[in-house]
Amino acid sequence: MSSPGFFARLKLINPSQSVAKDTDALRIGILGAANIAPPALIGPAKLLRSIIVVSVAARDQAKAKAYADKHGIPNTHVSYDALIADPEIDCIYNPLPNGLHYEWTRKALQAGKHVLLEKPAASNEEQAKDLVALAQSKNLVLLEAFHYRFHPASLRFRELVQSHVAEGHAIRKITSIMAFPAIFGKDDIRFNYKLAGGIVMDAGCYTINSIRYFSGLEVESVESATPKIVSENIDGRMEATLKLKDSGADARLIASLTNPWLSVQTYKEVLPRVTVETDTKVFTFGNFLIAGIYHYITVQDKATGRTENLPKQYGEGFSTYKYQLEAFVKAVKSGNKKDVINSIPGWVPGEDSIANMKVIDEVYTRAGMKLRE
Ligand SMILES: NC(=O)C1=CN([C@@H]2O[C@H](COP(=O)(O)OP(=O)(O)OC[C@H]3O[C@@H](n4cnc5c(N)ncnc54)[C@H](OP(=O)(O)O)[C@@H]3O)[C@@H](O)[C@H]2O)C=CC1
Ligand SMILES: O=C1OC[C@@H](O)[C@H](O)[C@H]1O
Repeated sequence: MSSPGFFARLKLINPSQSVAKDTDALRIGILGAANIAPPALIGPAKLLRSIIVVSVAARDQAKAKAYADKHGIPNTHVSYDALIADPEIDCIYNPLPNGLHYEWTRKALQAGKHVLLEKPAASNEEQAKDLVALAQSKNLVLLEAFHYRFHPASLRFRELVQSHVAEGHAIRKITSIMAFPAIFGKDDIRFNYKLAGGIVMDAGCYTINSIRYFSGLEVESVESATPKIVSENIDGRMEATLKLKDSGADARLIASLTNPWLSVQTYKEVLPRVTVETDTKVFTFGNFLIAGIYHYITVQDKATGRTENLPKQYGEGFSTYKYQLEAFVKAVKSGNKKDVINSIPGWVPGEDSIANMKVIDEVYTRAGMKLRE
């Protein structure tokens, strides 16, 4: 079966029509009229029979109503607390600013709701540990939304790298780049320390996660961290080098939301990508972040210099977010069963969220910056 073309794939991010819903479909509510919710949840939910977006709460109810009307959400709640307290709601999607992830996810878990939580999981490692422990103690699903991991192209890339490693080729170097120009204004949540902003929290959390996910290795130490400070305690760009455990492998990350427009640097860095180098090969995954729209995977043979461009893996043309939502629904429907969850390719276990936050904290510490609170 051939995959849908580029424009069909774009349309699948947020289709205009919804499929019919199962009578036992999960009922999910959104905290905040966030910009990310249409591509990350509302659109994908239209493609699945097993989940309905039933409500949104915003700090201003008129805003919630306008958002609900625009996106075909049947209900609104007067506050985040009211949404969480609603016994008709099974799951909460938390796309609030980073600094509110901990507080509201904690409240949702306390109220017995499963949570799909935007990245990064919390403001720091300590908070992530607390959330993971709480979810475990209540037998609830808590998924940090590293959507890129669930796409068939990501799974293929990981499998390529890992099977090469299993043949005895150790990873020497892995680089992850997610560096954009100033697409958000300086008042954006991403540049607000009180809301746990900063580039390592934003694009940086993906670079760290992708280094750990594709290499299958944990971080031993942060060797260097060079920030571009844009305001007090806020990094607009970060370059860091890491040492990976049990391998001696080096890792490098570049994260930015402040690259100059129209510069060579911007051109070189604008497509998020991961490169993994072993003794014999160099594997590259271009646009790993939103592979459903466009991506490439190449394998270079270091001895001959020959580069093979592998077939693209668009599957049925769905977005990374749709595969993520399917995984979340499966986990919740299983009753948070460990054997089911462990069998979901790309799943982000609680320990993974904690480990990622730990590296974020360590990058900030190495850069001489304050941890987020
Ligand atoms: N997975 C992905 O691909 C992406 C994930 N994200 C993550 O999603 C989260 C939200 O990002 P994004 O949708 O771009 O953000 P937005 O600014 O669009 O939305 C954040 C929401 O937070 C609410 N909010 C509550 N308190 C505050 C406050 N003090 N200041 C500002 N907003 C507040 C607002 O809700 P209200 O309507 O109640 O006013 C607002 O709608 C972040 O954690 C980010 O990292 C972002 C982009 C992509
Ligand atoms: O996917 C993303 O791309 C842009 C970022 O600023 C955003 O927060 C991130 O999640």
